[in-house]
This record gives sequence, structure tokens and C-alpha cells, in this order.
Amino acid sequence: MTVRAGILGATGAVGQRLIQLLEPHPDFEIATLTASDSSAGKPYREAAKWRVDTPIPDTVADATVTETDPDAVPDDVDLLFSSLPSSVGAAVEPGFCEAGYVVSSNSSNARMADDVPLIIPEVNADHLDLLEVQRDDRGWDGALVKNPNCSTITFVPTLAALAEFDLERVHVATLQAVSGAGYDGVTSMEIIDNAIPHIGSEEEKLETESKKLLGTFDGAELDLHGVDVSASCNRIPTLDGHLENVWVEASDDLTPEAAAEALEAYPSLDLPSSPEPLIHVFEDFERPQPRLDRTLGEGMAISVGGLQESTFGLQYNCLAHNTIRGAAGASVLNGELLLKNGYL
Ligand SMILES: NC(=O)C1=CN([C@@H]2O[C@H](COP(=O)(O)OP(=O)(O)OC[C@H]3O[C@@H](n4cnc5c(N)ncnc54)[C@H](OP(=O)(O)O)[C@@H]3O)[C@@H](O)[C@H]2O)C=CC1
Ligand SMILES: N[C@@H](CC(=O)OP(=O)(O)O)C(=O)O
Repeated sequence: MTVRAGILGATGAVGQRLIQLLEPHPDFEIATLTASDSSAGKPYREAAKWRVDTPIPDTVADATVTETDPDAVPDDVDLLFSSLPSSVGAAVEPGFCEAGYVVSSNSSNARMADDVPLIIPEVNADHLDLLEVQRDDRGWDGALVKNPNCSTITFVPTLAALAEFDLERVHVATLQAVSGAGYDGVTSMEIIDNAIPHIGSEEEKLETESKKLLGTFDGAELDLHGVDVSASCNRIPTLDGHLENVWVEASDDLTPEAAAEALEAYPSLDLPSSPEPLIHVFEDFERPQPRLDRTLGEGMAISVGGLQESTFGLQYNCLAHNTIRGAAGASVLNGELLLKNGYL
């Protein structure tokens, strides 16, 4: 039986990726599409400026976009994927949860809230049971689950794979694709022949979300991981795929050889969107590269290269597709985990 699902913010960049991933999905059926009041009432093909590299599915093109309001969503919809601007997410997501909907959200609001699971299924699926605490605290029949920021998602699975070496300090510098800022986020005049060494609030997200994802949940409370993370975030003129340079200091002996073995052995999950392998390790020091490697594992794999010793511990580069693994695919994967664990 398929789960009837909706998309909040369906006309946007991430909403379009969600449609692309959900349309052929074995377990989810797109049943409703919402956007702002200016799109509500229009056929989807008219409301959305379609920019994804596959055609608008016929089932979606003529569907009428509705307001982003619980009363506009059919009762037989169980799961909502949210790709709203974070200020809008903060205002409306709790209302959907109160009305009984399970919301798998990509928006950054509430990611660090004590009773909101922030999930990368291959890293911390056990944190999903924080939903029991959330339901007790808030009295919701529905639930709110978040996926992390796209740059956080790119490097945290590599840290999870190396956690057995007792991580102490991590430095990460990002080279982020323009799609992360949305279609109108950076102008061509700003980014061509250029790099911008600042992305608002991004560094703090990497530094805090990583500690939550790597933390431990005892069934009642979540303890943040003790690793210190320092991030520097940069925008570069690639279209998709965030590349990151990482330095890891660990108390146990973390050689490049031992790291490669741990990264390659780190398991994926038995979920439709979890790729096998999860982490692809390149021996070639010129890889991974955004244009060549972002679609590995249908955009859901993490790739790693350049493993070497440095003055500041183990050094390597990692890469993930920011709008698939880092956004829409991450929300879909969390939906799959919700289904598998009986929350739908
Ligand atoms: N772009 C990316 O690669 C990534 C984006 N994100 C995050 O995902 C979220 C969505 O990003 P993105 O798709 O780029 O954003 P867009 O601006 O492209 O899309 C926003 C969506 O939200 C709708 N919306 C805007 N305002 C309202 C409102 N007041 N009420 C209801 N709906 C509203 C828009 O509808 P309408 O078309 O009618 O205006 C549209 O469907 C953001 O939180 C962003 O930070 C995260 C990772 C990557
Ligand atoms: N800030 C990210 C994209 C993004 O929207 O992140 P978040 O999901 O944390 O809002 C980028 O520019 O690449």
C-alpha cells in the first residue's frame, strides 16, 4: 500500500526535486501540493517555473496548487514533505503536526530543538524515537522530523564512520554550489569568476547540527557529542554538489589507511533511497569533483578522497549532491525511515 504524501512549498527549487524523487517512488504517492497564496488555485504547471532536468510528471502538471494550510490538505494524506522558507516553516509546520500530519522537513527552523529529531538515517536512525518525547511534550498526533543543512549532511556521515577513533576536533571548509542559495540566490554577476567567503548562518549550522547528529539518545534525552567543530563556508561557481575539506583530530591513531577502511565499511540502510555503498572512497587525489561525482548513488552517495596525514590530524575531501542528498533526497529518506519504523 502506498502512503499518500503532500509537499509544502512544492513550487520551489527543493519542492521540484521532491516531485522528481517522489513521482517514481515505490512507497509514496503525491496527493497534494501547496505553495504561497499567490500560487494557490493555479494548475501546478502555471504556478511553478519548472527547472528540474526531467519533465513535470503528468500527474502533477494539472494538479491544483493549494494554500499552505492544514484545512487545505485532504484528511487521507499521512505524510507531508516541507520545503518552505524557514520563517514560513516555523510559522506553519507546528499547525500541521497539531492537525495530525507527520512532517518530514528540510527547512532549518527547529532543527536544534530538544524534542525534534534531526536525522540522517544511516547515521542516527535511533534518534527518531525522540518523537515519543515530542508527542508527550506537545500533545501532537502528528510529528515533526528534520533533515540537516546540506553542508552538514555532506561531512557528518564521514565523521560517523570515523567515530570509533574517538574524535576530538574537526575543521571543515566548504566550497558550496550556487543551487544551495536557490535559483535567485546569487546573481551571475556576483559569482562568475569569483568566490564568496561567507554564507549567512551556515558555519553555525555545521558546528551545532553535527554535534546533535553524532549525539546519543537514551530514550528520554539527547546528549550532544563532545567533538569541537569549526567551519568556514564559501560559495563557488559550481551548479550542484558541495565539496568540503576536512581535518579530523582524534585521540586514537587515525591513519589514512584505517580511515579508508572505516569509511568504505560504513553501512547503508535497507531503505529505497539509501545507496550502496553509502561512502565511496577515491584513491585518486583529484577526486571527488562536483561535476564528475555528485550523481554517484543517484545523488545520494557521499564521496571521499585525498586521505592523508597532516599537521592537524587526518585530512580529506568529501562531496555530496546538495539538492538531492543534501535536501529533497534527505527528506524522502527520512520519510522512508518514518514508514519503516511505524510512524506512518
Ligand atoms: N535550494 C536548495 O538547494 C536548498 C534549500 N534548502 C531550504 O529549503 C527550503 C526551500 O528552499 P527553496 O526550494 O530553494 O526555496 P524557493 O524559494 O525556491 O521555494 C519556496 C517555496 O515555498 C513557498 N512559499 C514561500 N512563501 C510562502 C508562504 N508565505 N506561505 C506558503 N508557501 C510559501 C513558495 O511558493 P511560491 O512559489 O508560491 O512563492 C515555494 O513553493 C528553504 O528553507 C531553504 O533554506 C535547503 C537546502 C538546499
Ligand atoms: N545554505 C545552504 C542551503 C540551505 O538552504 O540551507 P538550510 O537548509 O540550512 O537552510 C547553501 O547555501 O548551500
